[in-house]
Amino acid sequence: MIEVRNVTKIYSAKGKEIVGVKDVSLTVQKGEIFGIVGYSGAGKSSLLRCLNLLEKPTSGEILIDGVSITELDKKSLRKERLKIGMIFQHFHLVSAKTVFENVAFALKAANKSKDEIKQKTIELLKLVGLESQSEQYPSQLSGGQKQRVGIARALANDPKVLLCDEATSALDPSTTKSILNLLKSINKKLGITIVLITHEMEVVKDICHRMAVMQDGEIIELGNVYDIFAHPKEELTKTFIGGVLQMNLPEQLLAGRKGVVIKIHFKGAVAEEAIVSELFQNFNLKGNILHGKIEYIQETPLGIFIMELIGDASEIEKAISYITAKLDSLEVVKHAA
Ligand SMILES: Nc1ncnc2c1ncn2[C@@H]1O[C@H](COP(=O)(O)OP(=O)(O)OP(=O)(O)O)[C@@H](O)[C@H]1O
Repeated sequence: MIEVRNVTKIYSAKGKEIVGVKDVSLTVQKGEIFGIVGYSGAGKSSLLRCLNLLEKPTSGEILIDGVSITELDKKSLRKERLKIGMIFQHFHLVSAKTVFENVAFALKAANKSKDEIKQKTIELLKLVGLESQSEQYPSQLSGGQKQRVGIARALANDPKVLLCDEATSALDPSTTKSILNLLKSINKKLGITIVLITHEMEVVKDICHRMAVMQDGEIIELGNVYDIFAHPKEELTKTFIGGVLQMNLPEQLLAGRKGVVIKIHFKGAVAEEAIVSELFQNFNLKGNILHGKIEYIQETPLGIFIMELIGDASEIEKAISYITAKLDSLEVVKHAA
């Protein structure tokens, strides 16, 4: 659906060159929700804005549905751009226009008849749950409602792709949830491909199928969201995930431990099995559970347990081999003192 081939974006500012995006290649599949996460300055906005040529890449190619948009003349690009909707952190609504007019305006730009515009605008406002606010002005709306208008407007020309630029960063947690649910249902109902950028891993965890982590203009990790949460490879990814799953114990809790402290991840259905109790039945060990939780990522459970195993070194070793054979992720956090 979207193919990014070796895209680099270099800005020139005050005679200096600043690299926004550095040789990025990725493919976003049709119908998926793809998240790009990274700290401020990582290059997320630059990359997202290259996808609809709001920023022209310095080099590289972008294909949408097989069409190389980096090659198009202005007129063809305008037509192709209708396939790509975009929503923004600060909504970008026209304050002098009503909710209805803000959405209808996007349709006028596509040369539709008056009746078509009216019918389509009502349909879009229904889709985002704002039918009864159609005559209000942006200043009379909450942040979440403003973003709903932004979403309706972005969907006006039946785009195949929706780009979301920090779409929930200005919203409180419960409004964020409701907007994410709306994006999820739009993705399911309309089959629209969504690419979102965010600095909040929680957003990626909640709605994305696949994700990329950006740092210094480059993609440093890319894959299925569940797999990355279960086995992050890069330190930065681990930091992002740690902030959401709280998987690390405070040092002072570890300091006084006499046994071996292990951290295990249970993936999928295994997360629901009673592995921990099996462990104490099968081995002559005592143990303390220091931390445990099950997170659901894309409705699939991911269990995280941190335990202290106390007993003979050989028995602990056997227990660790037993768990390793059953699960694919075990980390020894601290050996016996
Ligand atoms: N118009 C511009 N002119 C010059 N430099 C720019 C411009 N836009 C972005 N940059 C620089 O490019 C780099 C990447 O910025 P970008 O905004 O893409 O990152 P980001 O990950 O989206 O961060 P943020 O969330 O803060 O926007 C930064 O060093 C930034 O200063």
